[in-house]
Amino acid sequence: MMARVIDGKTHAARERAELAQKVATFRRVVGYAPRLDVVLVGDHPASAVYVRNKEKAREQAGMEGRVHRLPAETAQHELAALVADLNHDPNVHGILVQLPLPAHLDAQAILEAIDPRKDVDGFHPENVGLLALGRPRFVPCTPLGVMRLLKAEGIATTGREAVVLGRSAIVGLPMSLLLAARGTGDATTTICHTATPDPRAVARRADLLIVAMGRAETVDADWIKPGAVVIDVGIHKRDDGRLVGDVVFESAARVATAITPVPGGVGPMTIAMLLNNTYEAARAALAHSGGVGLLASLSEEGCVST
Ligand SMILES: NC(=O)C1=CN([C@@H]2O[C@H](COP(=O)(O)OP(=O)(O)OC[C@H]3O[C@@H](n4cnc5c(N)ncnc54)[C@H](OP(=O)(O)O)[C@@H]3O)[C@@H](O)[C@H]2O)C=CC1
Ligand SMILES: Nc1nc(=O)c2c([nH]1)NC[C@@H]1CN(c3ccc(C(=O)N[C@@H](CCC(=O)O)C(=O)O)cc3)C=[N+]21
Ligand SMILES: [Mg+2]
Repeated sequence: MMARVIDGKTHAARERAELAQKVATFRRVVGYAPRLDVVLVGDHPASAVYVRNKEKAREQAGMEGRVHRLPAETAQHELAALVADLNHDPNVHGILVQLPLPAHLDAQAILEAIDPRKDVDGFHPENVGLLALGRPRFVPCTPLGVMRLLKAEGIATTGREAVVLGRSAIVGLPMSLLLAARGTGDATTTICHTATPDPRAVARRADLLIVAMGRAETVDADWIKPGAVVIDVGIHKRDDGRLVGDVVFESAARVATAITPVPGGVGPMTIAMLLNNTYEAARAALAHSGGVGLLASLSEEGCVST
């Protein structure tokens, strides 16, 4: 039996269509649209592709935004000055500084300089802390997209064994927090990393295996308990130009019950969640600036938080 292939592209398109409706209502009622500004430093080839995808999706959702393209040799203080400008611009609701940054820049310092109420990536320590405490504000887009995908597919996590391969701040760590969180994942959650002696043996315990190691086509059928659900977060361009994940898809699909493909799995959901977070940032900014009446009108028109 071959695994069911989870169609992230279709789920993401549905998410974005629902969001476009809410954005249209927001624009009509409030008089402007949510705005996401993206900062791209240098010319990392994959980043250029992702930023273009984000732009397309943002425009389709009817949202405002700019891409700020800075040369690779931009100095720390120049980047920090741009972030400060965006922090202070009331028309900007969401800020995303595309990673990785060139090596001479201190990425952590830049992420900490972003106003946490505009941090739609959810990477600021304040937002990480809120998530860890079970009081999430902005949740990192990739793990949030995975949770949405599981929900949309009717895949339950409560009381099940989840294993996350990877502990990065972008994917593995927030993914683990969500899976373990009371009322959210409620899964028994294990994290593997490079100090795990035998990650394959741990992975084989999983009912739900989330793979975010950044190692192309590494996880094959031997890592998977028969009947498990496999979510492949990895994305790599092979020498022949094909996009692949961290999972050997054909092999894994023979033992899993459900699996995400690359491309067309987690990636499109990441972008949809980024736009959702930006909408929520604009809504929260409105509430913060005393637009209570406008918020009530939005709610009456069905624009409730998701
Ligand atoms: N589809 C999407 O939307 C997104 C996809 N990605 C992709 O997901 C992948 C992971 O990204 P990211 O988290 O940023 O990557 P990182 O390289 O930052 O983190 C990789 C993690 O995997 C762990 N790891 C590496 N090798 C092994 C191994 N053999 N066994 C166990 N653990 C291992 C590392 O451990 P240690 O901590 O010990 O180093 C680290 O925690 C990449 O391919 C990336 O391109 C990323 C973001 C979004
Ligand atoms: N500040 C910041 N926030 C991020 O969220 C962030 C980042 N930096 N740096 C890089 C990673 C990676 N990431 C992806 C987003 C979309 C796809 C995506 O759209 N993937 C499509 C196809 C991509 C393609 O055609 O190459 C798919 O999987 O089907 C992939 C990866 C966000 N990241
Ligand atoms: Mg990365």
